[in-house]
Amino acid sequence: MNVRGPLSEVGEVRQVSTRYGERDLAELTVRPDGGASDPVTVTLWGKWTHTAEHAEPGMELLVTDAERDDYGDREGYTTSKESYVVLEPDFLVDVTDIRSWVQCPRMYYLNKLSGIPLNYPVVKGTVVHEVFGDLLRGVELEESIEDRVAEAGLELGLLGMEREEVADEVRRNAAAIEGWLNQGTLATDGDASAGADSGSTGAGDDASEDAGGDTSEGADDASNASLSEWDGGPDESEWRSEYTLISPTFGVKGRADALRRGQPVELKTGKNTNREPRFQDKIQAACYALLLRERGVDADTGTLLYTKNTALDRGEESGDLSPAKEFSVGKGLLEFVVRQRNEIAATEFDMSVPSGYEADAKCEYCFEQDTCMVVSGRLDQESKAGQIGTALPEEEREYFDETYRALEEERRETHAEYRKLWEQTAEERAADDRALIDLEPVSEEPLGDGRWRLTARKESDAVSKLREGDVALASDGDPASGHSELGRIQKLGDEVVVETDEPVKLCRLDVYPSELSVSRMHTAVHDFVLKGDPDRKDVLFGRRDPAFGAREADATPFIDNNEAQNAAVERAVTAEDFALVHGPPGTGKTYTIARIVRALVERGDRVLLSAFTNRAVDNAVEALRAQGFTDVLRVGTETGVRGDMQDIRLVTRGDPNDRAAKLNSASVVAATTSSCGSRTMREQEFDVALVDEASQLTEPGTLAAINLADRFVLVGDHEQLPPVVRAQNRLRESLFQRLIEEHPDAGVMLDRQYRMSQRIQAFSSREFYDGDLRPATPEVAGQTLADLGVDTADLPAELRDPVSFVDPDGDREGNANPLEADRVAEVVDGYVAAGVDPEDIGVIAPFRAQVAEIGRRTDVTVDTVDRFQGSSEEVIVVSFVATGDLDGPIFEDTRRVNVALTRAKKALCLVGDAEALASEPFYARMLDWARR
Ligand SMILES: Nc1ncnc2c1ncn2[C@@H]1O[C@H](COP(=O)(O)OP(=O)(O)OP(=O)(O)O)[C@@H](O)[C@H]1O
Repeated sequence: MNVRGPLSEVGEVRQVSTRYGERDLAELTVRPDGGASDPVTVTLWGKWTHTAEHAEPGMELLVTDAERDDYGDREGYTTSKESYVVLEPDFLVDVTDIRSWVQCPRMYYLNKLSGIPLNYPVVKGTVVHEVFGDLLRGVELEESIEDRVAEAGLELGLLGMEREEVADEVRRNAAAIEGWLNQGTLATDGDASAGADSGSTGAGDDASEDAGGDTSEGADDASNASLSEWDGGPDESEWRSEYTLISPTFGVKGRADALRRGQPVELKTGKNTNREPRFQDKIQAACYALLLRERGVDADTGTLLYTKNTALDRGEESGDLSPAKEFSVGKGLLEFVVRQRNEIAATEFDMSVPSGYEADAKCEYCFEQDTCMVVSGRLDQESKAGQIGTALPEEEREYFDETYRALEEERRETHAEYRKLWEQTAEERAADDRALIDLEPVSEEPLGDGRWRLTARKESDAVSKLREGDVALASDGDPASGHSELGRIQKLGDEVVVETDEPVKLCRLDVYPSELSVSRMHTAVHDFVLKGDPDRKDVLFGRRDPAFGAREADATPFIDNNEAQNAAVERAVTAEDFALVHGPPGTGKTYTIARIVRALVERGDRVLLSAFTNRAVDNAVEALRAQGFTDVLRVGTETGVRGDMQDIRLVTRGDPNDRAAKLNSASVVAATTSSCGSRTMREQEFDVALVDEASQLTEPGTLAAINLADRFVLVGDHEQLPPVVRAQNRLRESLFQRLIEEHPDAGVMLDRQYRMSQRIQAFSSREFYDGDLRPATPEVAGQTLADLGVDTADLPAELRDPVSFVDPDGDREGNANPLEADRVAEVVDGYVAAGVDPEDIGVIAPFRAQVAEIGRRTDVTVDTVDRFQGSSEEVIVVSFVATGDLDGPIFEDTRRVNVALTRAKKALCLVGDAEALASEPFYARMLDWARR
């Protein structure tokens, strides 16, 4: 049986005499069932005591296949031969992290803090991996090389590489893969039967000892078996490329390069002339074997394919030049893998910046040596490699530590999202908007390039968070233990289309959580605090005030019909550090941004134009175009960038020099803040970074963009949507908000709005902007539905005022209110019957369930507030859902209500339960205003 629960006590490791000789044991006290049951003693034997040494009270412990071990009056358990001991199983460690940890624990966290920079070995490695996948999918070698090298065009160009030299090198690497595939098995039989070589590290000795004898025997068996069964030529059905695996039991996740007959195969673009695979590579393959075993696949052999081996000349190099090295995966090795994983989980338990320690590694051969020394120097950590630079001042160190913790808390929330894949039933996940279930598979068609196009039919009103262009998990119905594939959603209507590497029956589509954003935030913080410009840090750490230059008094204004906008452009252009533009709804933020960008470029600055969402980036570019400025390069994916902006999109594929020149020479580059954290963008430098929607970005999210520039301008409104984060911590406050509170003088508030009638804007202006927000012109103030040709007399009586309130008498059921939905549909019909174009009406509801409920009753646009941010409609209807009281948040935060109410230009109708709304002062005031 499995024993699992939080640890309340962890005993010391001690030796006892048994009939097998002296053995180590440690006694731990666990409270099963999440701490709800009586404590039990769990005895960990032998090498599992290693995990006991890393365990602490409060950590979660799982012992699989534990045996009852009652003694005295205490209930107890003990590890058995089959047992695994897992610390903090909910913490999902990535396989590549286990690999680097085994190589050197400092490597693990250096990668985590500083990210993987753009360098040739990494890019080449990616290309070779892609070619490998193509070959497995039956693509012809030369075709694949040409295609994949072209695909990496931009990165190669930025590295100064020529297409042909890369193609040649990839070709040499691919020869190893192809030769091996054609041969169908190991280069020479019996290769893997040799015993452990001398190359293993200190840490490795532990495992070689563990895996002991069966390394050689097992591998021998495996290679013989494959030789005798092999009938010549690769059988594609025995292969599959890129396999995503998550293990709920061991707390490990990863993506195997390939499986051959169910056995993991890992590709390494380096050389290895030893007979045995490198130890850390073995660990990686063993991790996948562990994950496969959990899925019931008897993975007992790992294969490492060292593609550089065939490129080496026998004269030059001595040793074993065969590229493929097989080894047997015994229980001892798997246990070792789990113990290493436990070390990582234990280190990360308190979410403090880990210091790591060097394994028995040779620092002078390490690629990370420079980073290692710098990080050690800045964080004042001991390092065998040495330290460079001075330690961070205390406040910076504190900031670094606190942000690290906040990001790790966010990571835990992401892990909780992964867990829902197996903890929630299909129905629960669907109700949570995280999956589309009960899809009816229609077809699986091969695309020319070896990939697959899956099509299914969807019940028309099923909703979810999934959107076209997202990467999602397509599965046969069970994403955790059934067959699932990661793929990109091409179409999401009544017909669902997903493209994947391998075919799968498309019965269910799940949101697939990603840690990418957490990883990029870590790197942004690292780049800012550890590597950032000291002058920038003086300002952001409050050691000096931001400075501004002056413009000549008689200079022509940038904008002549709006003083605040003009002041904002001036502030941005004269800023020596940063400027802030506070733009309430409809105040011409986008218009002002375009003017700022133009003014900066005219002055000779190179500008990064960024925003949280693709939509805002596209809108800003559109505004620039409207002002006659077209010299913009849009960086983003084909699905992310709007159709009419594709002509200025940076195509990353193509000739390296050409691609790099295009990016390097652009005077305005427009990209989301998330792409600013990409390998290629991290290499770019700008004079000014202008970030829109800055109030929706976490501080590290903003840093990703502003790290790339000498100065920055943030545009946002902290009275609208806050940053989207799962954890309740400092990430919820944007850098925009912090700076506008610390340095109000660095900001300008745009106070004239071009959107809403006077009557509609009144509440928002009073509640959120101290009454300072006003209509920009009398026309804006006095607009009504009559301007659209609607005769107010044709409207139902309750909708005649530009702001109206309707109480439908429904009941909240979960996150929906069907009766209220009926009433919302009637209200919409009322406007339409009076002559309002349905295209001009938008409905906003707080929950997706209510959005779906209303969507079934009307054809106009219905969505949540978040989806409406940045847009507006002539008529807005808001559904509040809640009845009786306001227990359980509706719009969570009054700032969301601000966004909802300020989407309307000429008419606004609030639909909700008056009694519930009146129970809270804010909503009560809203009600008074609406019912006036
Ligand atoms: N100075 C100006 N003179 C004339 N029209 C303007 C001016 N500034 C903004 N506008 C107009 O006002 C409208 C709203 O401007 P814009 O789209 O820039 O607003 P925004 O603040 O970005 O809106 P949101 O709240 O959605 O972010 C646009 O039609 C724009 O052309």
